Parts: sequence; structure tokens; C-alpha cells
Amino acid sequence: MYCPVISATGLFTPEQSISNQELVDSYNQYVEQTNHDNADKIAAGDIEPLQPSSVEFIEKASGIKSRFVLQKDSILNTSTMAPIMPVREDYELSYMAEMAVKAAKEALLTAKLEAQEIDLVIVAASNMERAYPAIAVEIQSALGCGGYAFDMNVACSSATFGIKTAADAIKCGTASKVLMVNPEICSGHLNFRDRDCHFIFGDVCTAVIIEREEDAVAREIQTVFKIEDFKLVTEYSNNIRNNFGFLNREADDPQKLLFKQQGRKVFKEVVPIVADLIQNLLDENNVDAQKVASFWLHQANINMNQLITKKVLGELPDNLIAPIVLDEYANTSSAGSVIAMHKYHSHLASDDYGVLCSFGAGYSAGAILLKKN
Ligand SMILES: CC(=O)SCCNC(=O)CCNC(=O)[C@H](O)C(C)(C)COP(=O)(O)OP(=O)(O)OC[C@H]1O[C@@H](n2cnc3c(N)ncnc32)[C@H](O)[C@@H]1OP(=O)(O)O
Repeated sequence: MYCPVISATGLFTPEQSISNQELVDSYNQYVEQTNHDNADKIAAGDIEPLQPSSVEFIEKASGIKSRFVLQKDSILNTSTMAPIMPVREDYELSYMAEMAVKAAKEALLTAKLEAQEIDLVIVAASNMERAYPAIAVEIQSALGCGGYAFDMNVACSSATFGIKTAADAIKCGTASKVLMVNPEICSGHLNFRDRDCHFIFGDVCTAVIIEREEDAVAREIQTVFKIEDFKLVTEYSNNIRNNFGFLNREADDPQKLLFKQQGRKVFKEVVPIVADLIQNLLDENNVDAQKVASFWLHQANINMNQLITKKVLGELPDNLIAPIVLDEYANTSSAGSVIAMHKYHSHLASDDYGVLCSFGAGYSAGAILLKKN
């Protein structure tokens, strides 16, 4: 049985970003116009007027200050309020593959690997740009990787479940070097006309190389994280849903089928699931939570993340121990915890532990115990 390690990560960040102020200005302009257009119905009491959004609410409720997006103008334009991106021709690279190739190249460079050496490509993300051919097979071809490739979706937990799938393939010898990517175009599943959630998500792509420990050692890779143990859990819930799919293309209002959540219920129900999952993982491996150098958590919401770390550690740690990137990136679904790890791991010393943890729709949650070489 081979021992799987993470030998590199990569990150693609879109060039364009939207501040809370820009987002709120656009939303409030839409509210003003809609209320003006419906003035008679509102006056007759037939419909309620739309309420404005606010920068103060967004920052306080979520900790988000800005988000990166692939297509800013059409999101802020009140006549579209969605990322309007030209349909790519069959001979062109898809948007998801394009982002993933960029993130993957950084990871391959760090891991001192050629793309041809990769023998499994996994796309793990919460939305796929199309049903088939698999985006992973397109990436495999674009990079020139060998072996096989497939797509998988466990919503915000896609990356941890993807790493677990990759590690299992390495352990049993099905693959020796895996590229796992998380191209998340979350702006596409967001209803920017819904005040409750218009601020939550951003676009990004992360990449992770998982391989046999002996191969990474042979190439003298400086920073390698040994995958010590995992815990994955799913528990069905209707509280976070995206109902948009191939069976509702004729829906009256497709926007209403996009992301929706019962935010308070999610908060209340998911925090204990995640805190218990992490605690059980640490207990079973005899690792004291205080000795963990970093908890790279899914970047859902500042209050949720802080409560989870507080439950595990008994106090609020500094930003290196539980790094927050959602202020700049917002919630990027499966990519969030990997961004946190990518940006905040250089302080780990040899034999230090880190926990990579995801949680989200399903419900689904995953925690991975990592040990630095
Ligand atoms: C796990 C995942 O990644 S899923 C995606 C992210 N989801 C999560 O992080 C789940 C955790 N949930 C949360 O963090 C929170 O529920 C949030 C941030 C989504 C919302 O914060 P809450 O404090 O719960 O706000 P809530 O929806 O209850 O609204 C509070 C008030 O603010 C109002 N409000 C809602 N949106 C806005 C807005 N954009 N601007 C101003 N006011 C607003 C509401 O109408 C409500 O008003 P009321 O008290 O008069 O009824």
C-alpha cells in the first residue's frame, strides 16, 4: 500500500473583483427601478416593495468585503444581473477547463512535475459547465496528462471528497500522481436579484497534486503534507439547494431555481456537525487540537468559521491558526479551504499538523488530517 501526500497546490484568481459597495449600488438601483415600475401594485397593497441591501449588513453578517468574478459588468448591469459569458464553441476550451489549466500549471510547477506524469485528473466542484464530455477529460487533454479523468460534485465539500478519492486511488495503486482541481464559477449559480444571498459567492479555481510519498521525496519537494487520516460525512438536508438543471430549461423564472438557503438553520445545524467531525478525527489520531498549527476551513461565513474554531479550540485563534480569506474571495464553495491552505502554510514546521475541512450543501462535511514532512 502506498502512502499518499499533497505535494503542491495552485490557485487561479480572476482579474476582476466586485466590492460590497459596487454590488449594493447595483442591487439598490434594481430595487428602486422595480419598486417604481410596480408603484401602483405596491400602493394597492398587492405586492410588498423590495427592500434595499446594505454594505454594513453584508460585512457584519458574513465578513465578506469583496469577491472575484469572471464577468463583472454583466453582474452589475441591472438589466442582466448575471455573468453573461459568450457560449464557447466546441473547439474552444470551456471556462472551467481554462481556469483549471491555469491553477494546475502553478501546482505542477511547484511539484516539479510534467503534466504527462499525471495519471488521474479529478474535477471536484459544485457546478459543472455542461453534462458531458467531462470537464476533467477536457483538462486531461489540454494539459497532456495520461491515465483517466472524471468529474465529481459534493457541493462545498467537493475538494475534501476529491482528495479522499485521489488518496484512495494512490493507496491501492490505481493511480500514482493525481491532479484534483476545483474550478468554481459560483457567480453562475447566484441570483443577484435576491437580497438574502446576492453577496455570498465568488469565482476562483484551486488545484491540488496528490501522489506517492516516495515519488515526492525522490524529487526533493520541500513542502509535502502527508495525508494521515480522513473523516467524511453526509446528512440529507433541504436547507441549501440549487434546483437549476437540465430538466427545467423551460421554467418560468429560472433565476428562482438558483442557489437558495435557510441561512440561520444552516448555521445552527452545520456548526456542530463540523466541530464534532474535526474533534473525532483528532481524538482518533491522538492529536491535541491545541497542537494543530492550522485549520484550513471552508470559507462560508466569518461567524460560522469562528464558532467552529472556538468549539474545537475553546478560544478564538489568530489568523494563522484559522486563516480567513473570505473577506477578499467571499464564499468560493469547494475551493475556499484550499485557498486558505495555499496562502497560509509556510509557518508550519516539520511534523506540524494541519486540518483541511469542508462543509456545505447535502449536508456534507469532510476533514483531512495532514502532517508536514
Ligand atoms: C455552507 C455554505 O457554504 S452555504 C452558503 C453560505 N451559507 C452560510 O454561510 C450559512 C450560514 N448562515 C449565515 O451565515 C447567515 O444566515 C447569513 C449570512 C447567510 C445571513 O445572516 P443572518 O443574520 O442569518 O440574516 P437573516 O437572513 O436572518 O436576515 C436578518 C435581517 O437582515 C435582512 N437582510 C437580509 N439580507 C440583507 C441585505 N443584503 N442587506 C440588508 N439587510 C438584509 C433580513 O431581511 C432580516 O431582516 P428582519 O430581521 O427585519 O427580518
